[in-house]
Amino acid sequence: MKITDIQLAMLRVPLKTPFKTALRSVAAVEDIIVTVHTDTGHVGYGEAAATAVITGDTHGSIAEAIGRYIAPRLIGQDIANLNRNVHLIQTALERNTSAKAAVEIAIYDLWAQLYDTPLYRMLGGGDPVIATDITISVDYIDKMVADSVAAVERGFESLKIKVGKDIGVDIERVKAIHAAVEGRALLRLDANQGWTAKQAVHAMHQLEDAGVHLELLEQPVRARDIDGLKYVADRVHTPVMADESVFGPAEVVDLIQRRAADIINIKLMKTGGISNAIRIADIAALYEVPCMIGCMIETSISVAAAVHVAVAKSHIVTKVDLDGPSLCTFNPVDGGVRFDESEISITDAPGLGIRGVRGLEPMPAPGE
Ligand SMILES: C[C@H](N)C(=O)N[C@H](CCC(=O)O)C(=O)O
Ligand SMILES: [Mg+2]
Repeated sequence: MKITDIQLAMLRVPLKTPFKTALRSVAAVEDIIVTVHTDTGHVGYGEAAATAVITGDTHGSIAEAIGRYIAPRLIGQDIANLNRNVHLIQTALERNTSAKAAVEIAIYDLWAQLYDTPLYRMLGGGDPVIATDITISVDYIDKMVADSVAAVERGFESLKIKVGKDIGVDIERVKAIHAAVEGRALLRLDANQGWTAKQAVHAMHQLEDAGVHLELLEQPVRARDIDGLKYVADRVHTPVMADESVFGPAEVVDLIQRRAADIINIKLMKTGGISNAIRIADIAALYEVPCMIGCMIETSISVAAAVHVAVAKSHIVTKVDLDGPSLCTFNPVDGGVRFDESEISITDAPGLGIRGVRGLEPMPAPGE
């Protein structure tokens, strides 16, 4: 099975409600979809999210990275040579992790299709049903409480509460949500870099002293502030999770050795795809540090790949934040992974199981 063509398209899917964090507000998925075509007629699917405030990736940079740097290296390559193809993608240019992720996902999809096997089995197997949390966007307290209660009524047993806007209001936000859903859902906080280290310790002590049990605190401080992350992790009982502070395996090793976080959030858009996500999970397993697998604002194309990784690495990926498809107004994918509110299940279809994607707007290759 040889690669004959790589095409890009834009996919727009409105969200059910605006997604709001300390870093940004967004009303729709606007992602670049990659299709990798082969001489056998098999097609592999990938997706790149342009989360400029986290990865630095934009629509323009993704199209340029794939069209000018990555795709020319892959045309003519044999899908059977997975490691070689991954190496060609990862060494095509620096950074540009979302572009690399999209192409890698499509290559892994085809590699598993070649062996007529679902991807998670090619990655080591596992139980093909997992449960995700759902994000509660940062907003007025009453709105966040209503959204949290509604999510619990939809069957979500874990809520990821966005904070990081205003420390005083954030504490009240969490207390109010805790009072409304106590005993019915676990609460995770994600400050998306919005606090200082001292503010984070203050907020967590206030919440811990008030009896608010939290499963974890995600990325309280600026991404580069590893000392700040460690300052918080050393002083609060709630486990601290690194998100924006860690992209690749080398950063994970550094973070773990410095004991700057208790949990690692793996996202394919940060790692540059599946190969480094697996590497990070294996490193974390070596040090017995649990991981979450998360997503950006993505549809059931790239999130499907994350689901396959989560299932195959469930011994160390113990937490799942793959709610992107649940936030969308519709699922543009035919086939693929099934997203049914909190329950996510993989079928027996080969690869990612994607038969087609509706609503793609073809994009010209850079330079055309
Ligand atoms: C969508 C997911 N639950 C989530 O919260 N991801 C964010 C970043 C998403 C974005 O801004 O696109 C996170 O974990 O920080
Ligand atoms: Mg996060």
